[in-house]
Amino acid sequence: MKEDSSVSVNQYKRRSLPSRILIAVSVTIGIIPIIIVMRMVSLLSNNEITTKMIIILGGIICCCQVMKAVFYGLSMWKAHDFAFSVLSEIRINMIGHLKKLSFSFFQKRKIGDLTNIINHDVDQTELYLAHGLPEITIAMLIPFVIAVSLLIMDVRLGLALISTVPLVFLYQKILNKLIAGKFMHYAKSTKKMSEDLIEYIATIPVIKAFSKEEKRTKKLLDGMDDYISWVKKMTVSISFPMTFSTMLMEGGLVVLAIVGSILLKDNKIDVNTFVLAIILGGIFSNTFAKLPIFHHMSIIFKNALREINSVMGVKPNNTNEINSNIKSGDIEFKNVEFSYDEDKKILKDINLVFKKHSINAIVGASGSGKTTIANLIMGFWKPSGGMINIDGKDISKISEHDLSRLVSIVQQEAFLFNMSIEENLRIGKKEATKKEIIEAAKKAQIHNMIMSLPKGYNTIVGESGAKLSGGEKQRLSIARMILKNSPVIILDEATSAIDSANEHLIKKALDNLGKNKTIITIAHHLNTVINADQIFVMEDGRIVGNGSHEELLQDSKLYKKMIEEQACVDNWAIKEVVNS
Ligand SMILES: Nc1ncnc2c1ncn2[C@@H]1O[C@H](COP(=O)(O)OP(=O)(O)OP(=O)(O)O)[C@@H](O)[C@H]1O
Repeated sequence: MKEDSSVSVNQYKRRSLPSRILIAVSVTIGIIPIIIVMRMVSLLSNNEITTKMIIILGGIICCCQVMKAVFYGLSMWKAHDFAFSVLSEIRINMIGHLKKLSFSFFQKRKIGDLTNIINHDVDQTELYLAHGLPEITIAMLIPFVIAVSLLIMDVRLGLALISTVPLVFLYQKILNKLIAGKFMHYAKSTKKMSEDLIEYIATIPVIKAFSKEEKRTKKLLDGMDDYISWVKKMTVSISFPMTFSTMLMEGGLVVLAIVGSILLKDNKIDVNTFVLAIILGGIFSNTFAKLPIFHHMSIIFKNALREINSVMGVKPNNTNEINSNIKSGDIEFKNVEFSYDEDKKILKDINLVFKKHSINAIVGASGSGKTTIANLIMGFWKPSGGMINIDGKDISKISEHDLSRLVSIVQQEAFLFNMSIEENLRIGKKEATKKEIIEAAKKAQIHNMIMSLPKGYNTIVGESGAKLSGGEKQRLSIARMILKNSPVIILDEATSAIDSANEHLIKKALDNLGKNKTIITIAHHLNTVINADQIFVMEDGRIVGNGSHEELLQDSKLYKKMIEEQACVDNWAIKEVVNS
């Protein structure tokens, strides 16, 4: 299986060959009328042309113009067709690739950064492939054809025209280095600005809630001001060297005019040759002078590809083969160590077994590592030491697909897509019938609430489930899990307070998850874990006790203390209700 999905400039240049050949034909045909017109002028001045010849030559010019336009049109069509298929190809491949990347990748890369690559950078490739590449072909080919024609016509005039070309290329090479550095800076600040904007929009509710809007808006606008003033400075520092470069490119025409005039004065060429050379030289310089602009486009294109490859070049996390024989069984942690980053160890020498079909709970202070254990079972992260086995098989050898079939998780923040309730539930089981969906919703204690909505199961939930309460979202995600029916279930209890009616419904929903399941609850409310077969007590990344509720009350001081604290909180909550 190919792991590196990077894209390369050459791969696209090769595929754009048909459109570049068509444009080359168009350009070559376009030169013919100029030569014919010059020949006609020469014949006219010598009185050697007949009306019939004028009509024939005029006809040839018309045909050439039509053919030039047809080939140009075909080339543009091919170039756009190719560019847009590349555009969607890159986006589809990127989305497919992103799906395979590990959770840690998404922790390191910001959403704004990835959105910017998929939208802006991929669009830049279209701009270059549909417009840049054909124009570059024209800007290279026309000067080349003209230089060769002039060299054949009169070698002295040809050499005069191309005399400044080596100088131009040398100067351009130096200039490119200068621009490339500045351009990298420009690309980075454009990217940062767009990331900041996306983050700003995404966090507006938080900003408003904490009355920080003025401060944050000012910070964002200051960032934009910095960017604009930097771009202005950059434009000035690049404009002058670019103007000089254009002057050098047009220098050939000046040399040609001087050499041509001397040769004309000494009667070494005739007036017609001189005029033709000047006209061709003008076209040569005009076209050649456009090269820096297109070169700039190619820098943007290469930069866009670099950004795309910063995603496509990342190796997928888990490329194991799908294996339909993978079975559920005991989940065993053997000397597991884990760090999110190198400085801090989060899990230290974890040894535990979640027995098949048992009900387990993990308790401990906030930050002790409970959710991290769930993340490792889900394969979101890999242990930095030790091993995790399911039914004796190392989970790093189990494919993502198989692991997701075995394990389901209901997270603290239940995520719902901005589509209908039915479609959200169907994510649990694609082929589920309406009856199965309703059955699952009933078990999850959410059916009545859905039916009370005017559009029932067809109600569109807002982005990230914004139109539903926290408890309703959790019950929907439990219904989704009931449909998925995987043998291992992880419940990351919501830390935030849920009203008692909702808590009661969620508890009932969880009781309906079904028998023969291995359940692991990451408990924030200790009264929900009392009936668990096994409770693991965590402290600072270690398991410091395990057993049933009664056993732990006897053996674990920490657990006893936590239970007492919970009782205090519950009493306090009851008093609050009574007093209100
Ligand atoms: N993505 C991450 N990157 C870096 N550190 C992280 C990340 N996620 C969690 N941590 C750190 O790892 C430690 C354990 O976090 P974890 O979420 O597992 O604790 P927890 O016991 O589930 O906490 P809570 O009860 O508050 O949910 C904490 O110190 C936390 O700051």
